Amino acid sequence: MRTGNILVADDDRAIRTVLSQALGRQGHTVQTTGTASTLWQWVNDGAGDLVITDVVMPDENGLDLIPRIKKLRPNLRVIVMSAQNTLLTAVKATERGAFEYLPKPFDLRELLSVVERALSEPKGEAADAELDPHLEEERLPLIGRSPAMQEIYRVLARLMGTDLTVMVYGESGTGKELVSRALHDYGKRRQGPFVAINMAAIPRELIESELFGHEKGAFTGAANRFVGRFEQAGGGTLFLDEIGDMPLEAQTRLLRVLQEGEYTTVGGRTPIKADVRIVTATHRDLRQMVRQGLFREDLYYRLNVVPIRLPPLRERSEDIPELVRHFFSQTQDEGLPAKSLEPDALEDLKRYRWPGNVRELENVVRRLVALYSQETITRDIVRAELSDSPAEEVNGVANDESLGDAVERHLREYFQAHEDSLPASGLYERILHEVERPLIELSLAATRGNQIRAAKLLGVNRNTLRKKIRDLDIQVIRGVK
Ligand SMILES: Nc1ncnc2c1ncn2[C@@H]1O[C@H](COP(=O)(O)OP(=O)(O)OP(=O)(O)O)[C@@H](O)[C@H]1O
Repeated sequence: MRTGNILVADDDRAIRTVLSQALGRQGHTVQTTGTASTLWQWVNDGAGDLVITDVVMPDENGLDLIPRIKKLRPNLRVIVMSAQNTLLTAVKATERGAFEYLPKPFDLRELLSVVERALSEPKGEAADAELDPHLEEERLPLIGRSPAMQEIYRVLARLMGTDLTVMVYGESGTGKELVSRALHDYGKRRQGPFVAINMAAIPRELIESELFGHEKGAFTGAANRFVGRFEQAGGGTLFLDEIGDMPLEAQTRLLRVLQEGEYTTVGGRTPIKADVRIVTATHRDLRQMVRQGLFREDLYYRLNVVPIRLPPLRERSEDIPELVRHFFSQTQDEGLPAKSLEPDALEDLKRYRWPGNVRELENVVRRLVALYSQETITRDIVRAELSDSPAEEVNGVANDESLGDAVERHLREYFQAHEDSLPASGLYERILHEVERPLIELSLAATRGNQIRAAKLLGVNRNTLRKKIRDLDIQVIRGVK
């Protein structure tokens, strides 16, 4: 392990102490300060092999210091820690040339491993930080500072300078399109177009011509040449929404385009170079679709280069107050009256399950603004509105569906997808495994990973359970519910 002299700037004395002790134990020498000016002085004097800095300090913002540090000492790496956990802070830190960005509170082990990387990874040519002057004034595109959202901001910031293919997962209404747009808007193709196409909304037989375009007369009804979405998105980002709904034939064609980097229009002969960054989104479990033969495995790996999972709103209910404020201020900008919520009304919103996620919350807020004249919305009003929300539906499937119905529905889709042919043999075992896996995983989760209790719950012998866990390659996480 490489050790070095580390400069730490944070106005919080407790953080300075913790870092000083932890880094000291690893053999580093540590200089700490509570101000940006002292940090700058040290850097100026040539001290330090690495900088760890906070963002908000009494005299100057740590982010503003980074370009100056980079200019003076391009090889001095800077790690930014911040309690201002927004997408903008993460993007700005990365854009200004920070080596890594860590939202506070941070995990000490993670910080130590970042320090280790910062000191040992070879230093390439330090790229000039390319500043986007619009970044300052812009409104935040993504709201929420829960740990889950902060992790997403961190990933987004890291992806900013790349053209990597990204797949965004998440239930309906969790913000998949918004995240895909942010990837484009803050990415290096931001000057190019962002073109979105929803696979579920286009008739199967038109998907290929919609994606790749068609020549005049290519098929009945093709009266003119049509420019496909790949061409429209040239130099920019192509967002393929609901990728799980793409028919198998179109999947094969898309895979070929991704492999070869070029495509032809329907009815055309001349290959056209594909110049798009692909971002896809789905609310389906694509891995399961691959296992079921409904999605091509090779395409899945091509598209799933960087997966981003957006958590459902019920797993980040701490974001709800900020989201509500955001939607209130949006409606106000549209000329509607200002509103606020009583604290216990907000508590009810935080406890609700939000099967339709942020979209459903946005709709509820809009209804509250439009339908009620009082400025302060009470708990009774919120309760009445929530009870009017449509029966709980997740991903369009009614919750009263029985297990048997669900299995039948999946099997019907499965057989239909194979049209005139039959699925591969061994269907009985495959289907039973599909059911066994969630049954065992959820039983283990319910017993916090205790295999004796899980075996009892399931009514099977302990050795049988152990064998199943091994055969199905299930990860047992103890103590997590
Ligand atoms: N973090 C967020 N901050 C602010 N608004 C959000 C956030 N997440 C989602 N929204 C809003 O919620 C609505 C739904 O978001 P979006 O369309 O991106 O979801 P989606 O996951 O793509 O949904 P679907 O799968 O149904 O297409 C949009 O109006 C979007 O602006």
